[in-house]
Amino acid sequence: MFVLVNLKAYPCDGPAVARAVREVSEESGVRMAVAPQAAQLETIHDTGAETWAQHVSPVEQGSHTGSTLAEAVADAGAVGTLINHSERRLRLADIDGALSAADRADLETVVCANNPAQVGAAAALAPDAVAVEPPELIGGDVSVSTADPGVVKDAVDAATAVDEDVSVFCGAGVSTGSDVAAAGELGAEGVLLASGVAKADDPEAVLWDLVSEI
Ligand SMILES: O=C[C@H](O)COP(=O)(O)O
Repeated sequence: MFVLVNLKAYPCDGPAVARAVREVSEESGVRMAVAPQAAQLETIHDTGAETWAQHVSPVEQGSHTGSTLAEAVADAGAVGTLINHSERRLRLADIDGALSAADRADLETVVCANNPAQVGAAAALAPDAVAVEPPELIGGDVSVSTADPGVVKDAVDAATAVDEDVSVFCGAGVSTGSDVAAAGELGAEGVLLASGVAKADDPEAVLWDLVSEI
């Protein structure tokens, strides 16, 4: 199970969360990573936590002002990137372009999708993983693995039907160890979460709970 913590643009102490992620990951043996704001990638990488980008642009080096260049993200220490997050949607051709950019920079990729049909389409582009996240559950208190277990199972079936090598993650409302365990029982190989950690009074306690039933 891979626990990927997206800090989005929350006003949290990113380096403190990253240090806790590194510690919990090292002591539990569970793979965990942090996806901070692009401007904080190097700072987060310096904590020793596995660091991911929230987005890369579908561009090559050149005249692309305001872009998030995959090579720059990798130089800052990221080893992977989200693509097409629900809050950073891309057109199909741009998802494909962002995957090519990530591939050039040797970044692992997780393409986000709203539902199983989108998961199947995303899997056809051969990312490392696809994350299913029903938008209406994002930022809520109820985990996707509890509120809508069928969507996770259907996402696993949809991805497997297209490409068995594409892992399926799930996200939205995940904040406890039992949420993570339920996701695993449904076939997910990772969870993508944000508010449960970034808005917590004690992020480290939440991180320990997240890995408690793996
Ligand atoms: O990237 C994370 C997902 O959008 C889930 O966010 P959430 O854990 O706040 O529901």
